[in-house]
Amino acid sequence: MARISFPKDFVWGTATASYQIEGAYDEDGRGLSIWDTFARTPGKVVNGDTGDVACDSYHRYEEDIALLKQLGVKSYRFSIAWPRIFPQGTGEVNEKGLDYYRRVIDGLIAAGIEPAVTLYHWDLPQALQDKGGWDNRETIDAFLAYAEIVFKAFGDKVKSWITFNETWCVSFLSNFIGVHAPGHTDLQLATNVAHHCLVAHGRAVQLYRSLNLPGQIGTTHNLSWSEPYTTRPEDVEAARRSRAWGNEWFLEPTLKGSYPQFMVEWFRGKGIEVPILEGDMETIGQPIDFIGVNFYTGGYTRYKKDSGLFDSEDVQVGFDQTFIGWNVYPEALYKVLSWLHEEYGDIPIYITENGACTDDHVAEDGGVHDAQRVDYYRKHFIQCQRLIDSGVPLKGYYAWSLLDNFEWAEGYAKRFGIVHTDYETLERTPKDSYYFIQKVISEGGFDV
Ligand SMILES: OC[C@H]1NNC[C@@H](O)[C@@H]1O
Repeated sequence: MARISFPKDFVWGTATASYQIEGAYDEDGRGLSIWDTFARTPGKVVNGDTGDVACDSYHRYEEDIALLKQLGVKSYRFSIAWPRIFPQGTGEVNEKGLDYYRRVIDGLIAAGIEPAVTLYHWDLPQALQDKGGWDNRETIDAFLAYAEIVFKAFGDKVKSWITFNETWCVSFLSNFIGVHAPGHTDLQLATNVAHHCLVAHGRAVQLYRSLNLPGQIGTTHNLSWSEPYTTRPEDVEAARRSRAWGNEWFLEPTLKGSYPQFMVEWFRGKGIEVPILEGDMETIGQPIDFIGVNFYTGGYTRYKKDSGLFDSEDVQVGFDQTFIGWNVYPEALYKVLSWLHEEYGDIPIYITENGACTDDHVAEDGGVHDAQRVDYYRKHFIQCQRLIDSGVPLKGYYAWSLLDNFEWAEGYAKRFGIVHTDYETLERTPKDSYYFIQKVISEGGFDV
């Protein structure tokens, strides 16, 4: 029997996001976000679901904190909704919005749980989108004004800040592939959005440093792992391009202050240019205290002429898949974080999201027996220990998600929570995966 064990100071947590759990979309002065608009657009979200109510965490946050305390986590990652702070994106601050997050932060600290705050987890104020959104460089200044208000309001109590969640999703998934808000399908626009979000990240880091606050700041990118299906050079290169779109395109500017040249050339060949202004790359490459990595899946990619953006296609080989159709490939977590460490050095890494979508329901005995999710976590925890043992500076792990919640274009049809949410009664029911993680945390590991 082998033992998987974690350092005593390893930070265990869970993660959520404002639009996905809060509800109260029009309460206490909250302004509309692009997701309120997008979810109301027919055909964009499964079953026409919206975040109007979600998990009602705006009113039930104390229940959530009690679940976190019982779980035994050291930290809770959640996001602040910009439209609660600036309903119109800029201008007058909504004090009731600040009051809500003050209640959440104070409640977490009283429960002995460190708040880790994401500034931007996709709910851009609609009023800013009406002026071009992230394609408009002026949105960067609006973001800085928002960041300054929340840094000053909570910077003495919140010691971990994440500027953006998954800039690839904010830019390419939402403005080129188009399945997330605001739903554009324009590659140059998406490239502009990606760049402006990266500049906004760097400016927020500079602002945070200037305020001399007692905490750490980083950002979170969603990394995946596309491996070449064969050793043929064309497959190797196709997989490299596919991987780089999500990985190097964001990590290299953030951690080295430059875009990966081979990808700049590839996009230039398609008539796409990055709207870099003087000083942008130095701003983006501001030193940060940690890098957050969201990881879910990986797979194989091969060359296919004139297919997609990168003359590539994914190859569906014999992976088990979760209910959302993503491969279960735990070793890819080891591979991608080992690569990140080799490529970018000893920057501390937090897995800021990892988890599985399974088709859950409350059983006759009142429990939720999500065996596939328990198995997913078990296998990914084993990779976390491999990483730590191999010298990768993996400092913590946040399970996505605490609660079943609004899964964007999939609405409530897809569940990632370790706690089941009944969307009629809003009752929370811990799943078997919750009790598995609770045990791992309390015992510092598990036997395999
Ligand atoms: O798809 C699962 C999660 N992925 N990362 C961003 C989160 O908001 C999603 O719910």
